Amino acid sequence: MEKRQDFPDAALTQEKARQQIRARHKAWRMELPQEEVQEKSRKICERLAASDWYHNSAVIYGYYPLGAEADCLPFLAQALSDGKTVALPVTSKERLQRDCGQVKRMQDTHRMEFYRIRELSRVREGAFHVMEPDESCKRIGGEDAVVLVPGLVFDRKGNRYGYGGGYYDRYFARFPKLSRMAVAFEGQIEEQLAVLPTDVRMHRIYTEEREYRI
Ligand SMILES: Nc1nc2c(c(=O)[nH]1)N(C=O)[C@@H](CNc1ccc(C(=O)N[C@@H](CCC(=O)O)C(=O)O)cc1)CN2
Ligand SMILES: Nc1ncnc2c1ncn2[C@@H]1O[C@H](COP(=O)(O)OP(=O)(O)OP(=O)(O)O)[C@@H](O)[C@H]1O
Repeated sequence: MEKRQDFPDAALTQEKARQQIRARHKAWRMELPQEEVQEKSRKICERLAASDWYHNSAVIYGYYPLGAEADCLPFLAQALSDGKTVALPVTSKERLQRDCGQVKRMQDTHRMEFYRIRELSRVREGAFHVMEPDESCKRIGGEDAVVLVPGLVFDRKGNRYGYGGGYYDRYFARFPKLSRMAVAFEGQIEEQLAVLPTDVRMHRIYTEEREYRI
């Protein structure tokens, strides 16, 4: 009898711990001065461009930074000028329903798709106040690509907590062969995070100080 109650309690405790860690990291990031965000981001962009995979990667899925997330836009601009295909995520429900059809499976309720963008100015505000590729941009996906992954906190094993929507975990479950490159500030790295069975690990983490190979 007691054993049965163990499980939901443990799950609840873990969920609370996740929420606390998320809250602490959101607060930490909000305190970062804008100049520090830009300086650290510049170093991260340089590291990404100097990485062993950059030269051989034709397709890069980035993200449009939100709040005090590491700003990867200078790197994406370089990728575009180097002739690479660049894409950004869309989570706006109406857009995805129009482009991909009605939601059929549970998995589709937190759906994310990537849209190719030819100039970084072709964006408009979408879901969660994130800038998304505008109507001139077409959906792509599933091919060989490197994905730059934003997040609130990561650990040295490549585990990640985002905003809690499960968008990236679901996307990586659909396309497990994509290269998963986390982009974060050093202050977003924790020693160890408790994970859910659905959490997908990163292959590398890029910070202003170093590259973590998992
Ligand atoms: N830059 C970026 N783009 C992204 C994500 C992300 O984490 N970062 N996503 C990852 O899944 C998807 C969008 N999902 C999101 C889900 C929830 C919130 C959210 O709760 N945001 C906070 C405020 C954020 C801030 O200003 O710092 C909020 O609305 O309270 C944001 C994005 C796709 N695009
Ligand atoms: N492949 C999946 N199929 C079904 N549910 C999933 C899948 N991946 C994640 N989830 C569920 O989504 C919810 C949110 O997941 P989680 O807390 O890991 O989000 P996150 O990684 O912080 O969010 P995001 O990727 O949007 O930044 C959890 O309840 C999780 O079980």
